[in-house]
Amino acid sequence: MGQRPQGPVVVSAQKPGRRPNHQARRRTGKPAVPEGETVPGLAPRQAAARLLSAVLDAHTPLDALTDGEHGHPQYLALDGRDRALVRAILISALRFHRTIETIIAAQLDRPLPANARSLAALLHVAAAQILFLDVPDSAAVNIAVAQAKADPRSVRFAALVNAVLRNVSRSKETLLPKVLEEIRDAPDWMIRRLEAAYGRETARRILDVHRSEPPVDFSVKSRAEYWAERLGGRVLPNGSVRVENLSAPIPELPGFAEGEWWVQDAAASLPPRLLGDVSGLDVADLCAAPGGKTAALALAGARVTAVDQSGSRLKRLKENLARLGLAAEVVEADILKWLPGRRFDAILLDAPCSSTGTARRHPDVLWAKTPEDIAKLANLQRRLLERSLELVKPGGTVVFANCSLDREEGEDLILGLLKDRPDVLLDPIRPGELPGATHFITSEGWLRTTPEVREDPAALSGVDGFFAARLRVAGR
Ligand SMILES: C[S@@+](CC[C@H](N)C(=O)[O-])C[C@H]1O[C@@H](n2cnc3c(N)ncnc32)[C@H](O)[C@@H]1O
Repeated sequence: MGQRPQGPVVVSAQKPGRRPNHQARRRTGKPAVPEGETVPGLAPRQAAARLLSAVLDAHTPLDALTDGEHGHPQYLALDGRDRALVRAILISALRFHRTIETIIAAQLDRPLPANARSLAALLHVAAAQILFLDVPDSAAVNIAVAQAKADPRSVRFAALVNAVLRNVSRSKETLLPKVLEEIRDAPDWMIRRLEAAYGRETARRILDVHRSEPPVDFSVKSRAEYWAERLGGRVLPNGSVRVENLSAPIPELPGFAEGEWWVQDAAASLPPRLLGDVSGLDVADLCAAPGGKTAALALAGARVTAVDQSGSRLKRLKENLARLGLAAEVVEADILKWLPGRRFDAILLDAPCSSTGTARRHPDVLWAKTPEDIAKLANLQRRLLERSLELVKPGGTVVFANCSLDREEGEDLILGLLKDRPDVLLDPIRPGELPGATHFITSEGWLRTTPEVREDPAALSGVDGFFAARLRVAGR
């Protein structure tokens, strides 16, 4: 995987919309393309603009909006091909949000009115297609004009939409490379925090990687070399298999139906290993769904109790375990209220977080999260961690992990806990304990992974951002 921006995403080209019907507009004074009228390719663009606003303005996660069962009605009304197009548009629109915003702004004499949110979303969706997707520019422009005309809030801007997008198309070869070089695709507050945590250069490399399409990593039950060959990938230093370009959708790949592997970023495979040899141990996997870490613990021979408060996510956990032929006791409960009536030999707490470490896959997290969200999540993580420390047996280990790149949810949270709770001890992770991940173990003895690409083939690289620390309660 390179650090260059993602190349054009290939999606099936949509037919251009009808030419704008200016006659009709003049005669009736109504939009030339009334809402509901069919223009080929219009419905997915309308859905994409609506969902983009929901992410940016209502801070709704993209996965929730595009959930096949509970997603946004405008998305659910589309067929599979159009849904794929909407997702492709939104991934690019969010991954390159700042870049696109900057390029659109460069075509305008003055900023759009602050309340013209649907117009802004419409332009953004069209520019994402022009700049980053394999949709003919003329089709993207024509459909956007039709979209403006079909929306009473944007109809008076139809000519502007046309002019701006034609200029965006023209600027592709000149302005785009310059903006990609100068602009970081993240909100200012997040850039500042990444720079404070990792330094300017590393923060920049992290943000550059966020612009690229991530590979898919697999945790395999056994025979990593064999599965690497079958899946068209390679074995990573930690034993995961990495595939850069999938040959088929996940459920159609060899080994899926047989339960030989599960999809899990290589960094996410590390926290369960910090519990050491768990064979025969009574291990609680807290915040377990959809079960990637439960599977690793069960495969390593632990008697796992998997707890999560989300019934729908636990359904996926159960399906995953059944496919893999692995077993765990599954409990639907809020961990803060859960009373299991016993203590565990070891606990893994993979706490809910801002997920900024997964921004390559989920670029919406960069724009849907705020500093206030991070503070709230850190507060929840602290409470979940304190509860986990109550649920472990004397001398037992608690591994705290999450997929955030933010110190407030990782390093600072652990430092704060150790300061306030002298009875809690850090059990430092030793260099060499995790094959291929020694460079991710800090001098403090915790695990901090970041997504930059490294040249050293023996070093795990291009992984999600993760934090993990191993703790014990003293005197218990
Ligand atoms: C990062 S995800 C867990 C991923 C999972 N460990 C894996 O490897 O597949 C966080 C999970 O925490 C759960 N969660 C959040 N707050 C919780 C609470 N108070 N009690 C139980 N589960 C909670 C969410 O439902 C979500 O499934």
